[in-house]
Amino acid sequence: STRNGVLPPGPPRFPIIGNLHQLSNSTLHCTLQQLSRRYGPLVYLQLGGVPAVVVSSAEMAKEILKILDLESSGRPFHANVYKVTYKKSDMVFSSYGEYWRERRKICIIALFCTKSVQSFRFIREDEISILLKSISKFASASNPVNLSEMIFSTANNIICRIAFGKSFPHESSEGSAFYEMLDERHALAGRFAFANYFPSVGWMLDALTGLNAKLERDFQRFDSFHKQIIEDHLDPKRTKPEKEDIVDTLLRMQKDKTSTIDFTLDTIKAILMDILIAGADTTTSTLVWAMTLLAKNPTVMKKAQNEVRSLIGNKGKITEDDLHQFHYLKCVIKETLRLQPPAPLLVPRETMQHCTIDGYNISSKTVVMVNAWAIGRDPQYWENPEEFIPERFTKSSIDFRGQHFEFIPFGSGRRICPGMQLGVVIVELILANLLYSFNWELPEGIKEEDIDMEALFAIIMHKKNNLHLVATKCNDHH
Ligand code: HEM
Repeated sequence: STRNGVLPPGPPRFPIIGNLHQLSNSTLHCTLQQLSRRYGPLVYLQLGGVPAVVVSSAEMAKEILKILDLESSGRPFHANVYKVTYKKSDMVFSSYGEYWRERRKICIIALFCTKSVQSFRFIREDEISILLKSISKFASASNPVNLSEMIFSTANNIICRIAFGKSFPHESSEGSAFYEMLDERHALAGRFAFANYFPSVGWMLDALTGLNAKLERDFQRFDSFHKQIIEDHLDPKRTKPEKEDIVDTLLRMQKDKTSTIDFTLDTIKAILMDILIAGADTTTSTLVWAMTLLAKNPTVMKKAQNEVRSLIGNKGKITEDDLHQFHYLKCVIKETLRLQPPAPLLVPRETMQHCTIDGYNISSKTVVMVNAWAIGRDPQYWENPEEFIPERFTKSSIDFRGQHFEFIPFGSGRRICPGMQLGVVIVELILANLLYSFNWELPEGIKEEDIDMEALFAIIMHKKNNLHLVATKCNDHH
């Protein structure tokens, strides 16, 4: 190509720090969108000592995630998760290769394949009944419900029961330690780490700021949490539940030597940690944004409620058999994932060898960030992109399975989210039930436009402020 040897365009760089000063951590996806407006769909950034490119168009995303999928299937070093993943012994942050392939295969059998997803159905339906009961209590007292908290608990209960065979209710002492551990992990995921950008000396600075000590404590907490769970499962006196949980499955696979690779207890702990964080945070984020957008758009809320209510009538509750009929609800979820993808920059990738994109030179070990959030709001592909209009999906064949690069909330290619099916069924079932069972109103004195959309980004993008809505029981069918 005529551009041979040239780096992609990007903002001017300072010595040593390069472009680091331009990155605000809490809204990185917005900052990067602005850079792409100025410099184009492929932007080069020098992040301290680490080269990075930002991809912000469907065409470039296809180039990276499809044509150069293999070359860019690595994951960069990430100090914030390095310890807690037992030095990348997990799946999300694992380097590409035989180890990753084996872990992914094991998890697909244990959790992600259709058969396994279905086998945990009773847990989801059970936890949703509990959620609806607790909302009912608020509804009869007309107190606003903290939906962010309620949804997060339900998502965690579902994932924990699937993974560990038990949940950690907020009210218990075990539960408060559990949520404290998760809060600390969230805070640490978003912390600036010098080691990410200055591979040789950064860790010294992180020691000085106290970050390393915090990461060590976080690691110790997760380690003893998982150690206890594994010990409980290995106890011969434990009464086995009817349905094997993921810990049981992984321990069995380890014993049977199902896997050809080294599969230690640390690998199991790292995988459990992935499932917990990747499973509960993404589904919570999607559901909270969906309810926020619906509360801000009451006509859409009404239409989605009419759909579920007219199809379910007075059956009392929605089960997973009902979900396939809710076409409009599915569009609401797609539209939420377009505007507020839980992982707005996917999970960063890293090139494993030198490659050329659009004639530009990309060296080995370059971090690749795909701005799925910006692509989902690009007027080149979407009409009125900033507006919440689920109807745009009703007559369109665009879906999120990684083939339509203007809409990639689950990523695409080798590293595409393996939890898509599980995540979608959790989101659909909870949202359908919330809309079926209750009418949702704004707390007194609050107007639609007062509900803020402020986001907090740290790989996962949560709504920053909790969403409070008033639930009233829908009397049509109770
Ligand atoms: C709405 C729900 C979800 C969304 C939007 C989502 C999104 C994503 C994205 C964007 C990636 C990175 C893909 C890439 O690098 O190209 C990913 C990876 C991953 N997700 Fe999800 N996810 C969701 C639910 C789940 C659930 C429920 C689980 C597990 C219980 C899960 C487990 C994982 C794992 C293990 C990976 C790493 C795959 C790998 O690196 O090979 N996800 N997810």
